[in-house]
Amino acid sequence: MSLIVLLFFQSSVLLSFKANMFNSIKAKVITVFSLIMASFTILLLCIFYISERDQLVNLELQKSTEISQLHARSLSQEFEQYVAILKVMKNTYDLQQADSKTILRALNQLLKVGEGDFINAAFVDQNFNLTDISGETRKVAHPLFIHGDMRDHKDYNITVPIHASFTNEPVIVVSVPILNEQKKWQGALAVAVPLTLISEKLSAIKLAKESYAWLSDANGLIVSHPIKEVIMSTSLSTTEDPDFPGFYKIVKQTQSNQNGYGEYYDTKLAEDKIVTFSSIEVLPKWTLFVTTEKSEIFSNIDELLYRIVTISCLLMLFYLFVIAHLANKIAKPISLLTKQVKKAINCPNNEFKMVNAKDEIGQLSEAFYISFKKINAYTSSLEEMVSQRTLEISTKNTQLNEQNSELEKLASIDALTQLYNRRAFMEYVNKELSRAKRHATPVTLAILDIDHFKSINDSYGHNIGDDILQKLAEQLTLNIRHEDVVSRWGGEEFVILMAKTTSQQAYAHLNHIRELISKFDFSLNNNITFSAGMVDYQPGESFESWSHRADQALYKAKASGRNCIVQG
Ligand SMILES: Nc1nc2c(ncn2[C@@H]2O[C@H](COP(=O)(O)OP(=O)(O)OP(=O)(O)O)[C@@H](O)[C@H]2O)c(=O)[nH]1
Repeated sequence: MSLIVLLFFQSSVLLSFKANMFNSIKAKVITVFSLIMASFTILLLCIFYISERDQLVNLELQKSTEISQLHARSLSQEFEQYVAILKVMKNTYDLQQADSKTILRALNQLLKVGEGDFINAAFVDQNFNLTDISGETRKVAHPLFIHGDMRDHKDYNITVPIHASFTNEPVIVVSVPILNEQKKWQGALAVAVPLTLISEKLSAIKLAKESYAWLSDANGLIVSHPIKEVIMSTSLSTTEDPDFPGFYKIVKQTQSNQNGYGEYYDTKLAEDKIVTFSSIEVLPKWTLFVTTEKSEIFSNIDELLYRIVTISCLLMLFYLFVIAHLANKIAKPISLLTKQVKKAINCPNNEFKMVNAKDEIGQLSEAFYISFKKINAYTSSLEEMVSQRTLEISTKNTQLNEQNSELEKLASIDALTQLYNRRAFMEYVNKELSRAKRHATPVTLAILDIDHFKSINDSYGHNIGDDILQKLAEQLTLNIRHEDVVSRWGGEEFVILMAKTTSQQAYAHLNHIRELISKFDFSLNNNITFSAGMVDYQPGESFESWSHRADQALYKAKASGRNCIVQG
């Protein structure tokens, strides 16, 4: 039973393992402590049970043996009483003179049994004539109880079981001899005790509910037994009987010991039996046996076991309750602390609430409180710093973007004339050329050069020269078409790219500009003119070749007197 309880606990633990119940301290504490306490309780109670059981077994067997002994003595006393009564009767009456019927009636009264009862008194004369209480006389056919030594020298005699002369039922005869003054045998006074009467008395002897007592005589013959068939018909054997294995050992014990006990197995009833035995003093070598079912003798032990198991279970339940309570006490503040920490992490604005505990959990909670406070302070200063830095970065970015666009502008715009510089112009040319190739549209390139600009510089100064360059750039920008691009090519040279324009169309337009410039008031004494060379783009040619051709055209324009445009 204890083993079952232990197995139950262990299987619960294994299931708990399987079901991942060990994720909480509470479950761990409960399981570990329950196991320890259960094992400890079971171990203690097992030790207690083993030591108590042996003691209890010995006590039970001792008690059973003593009870058998007591009954054997009681039986002896009963027979001694018969002898004493017979002796009193013998001494009270003059047996040779008195009427035998009167004596026998008196004797029966003393024996406290009436006429026709089991115990019968009888008178035997020296001629072996036996007279019973009814007055009937008959010759004793087998005068066993008045033979030999028993007749002359013993003051009483108890026979082995014999069949009564009158009733023919098995009896034991208790007799005292009647002697004359010369100590010669004159007869005997006897009582016949039926074996059925002894059996009846023995039936009162019970060690347990199912136990029964029985007797064997000096020859090992069963003379009293609850089963009538075995009386006077069965003898005890000192060899192994397959029906009752182990019984012969008890029989052997009876030959050397006055009292004792032993065990055997009743194959017919399929029961283990305990037999206690005790010899009866007055009936030499007669033995009183008491047979009991072993389970009955050990019922107290079983009761002890049940009590131990009940106590074990109650104790374990109690431990479980105490451990669960303790585990709850330990785990509750931890769970609370965990909840508070999670709350503080998820909602940093909420203040961390300390767990009200004076133990290590309380200290841990305080440490968390301080940590969160510092973290919160640090976080807000960090946030402030970050927003300040973000603002600074965004200002810097704006400045940088402005500077970048300025730089970009500087990189692509000529500082003096505010026209595209050569690099920016080249980007535009590449795009335009690829578009022109894709759509097979005409493109014209014109290179303009101010005439005699050196002499202007020389005459008016370099600043005036710059001013003229600026004004010319301004006029070119104003007069070219929206889709055309003008750029300062270098020094006093300008280029114009005219998309989707043939050289004829371009010529007309550029010539118009030339005329405008030649008439434009540059606030100088003389007018400013320019010469230009222009060429349309030949499919497949490089820019270098294209611009070279334009240069050649310009050269021709210069050569042909300036202030003119030459198509290459
Ligand atoms: N003021 C000013 N002069 C410049 C600038 N770039 C180039 N020049 C001048 O332009 C003049 C160009 O002279 P030349 O190449 O000899 O040509 P030109 O005098 O214009 O004569 P032709 O081109 O043959 O008509 C030089 O004196 C340069 O110093 C500039 O940015 N500003």
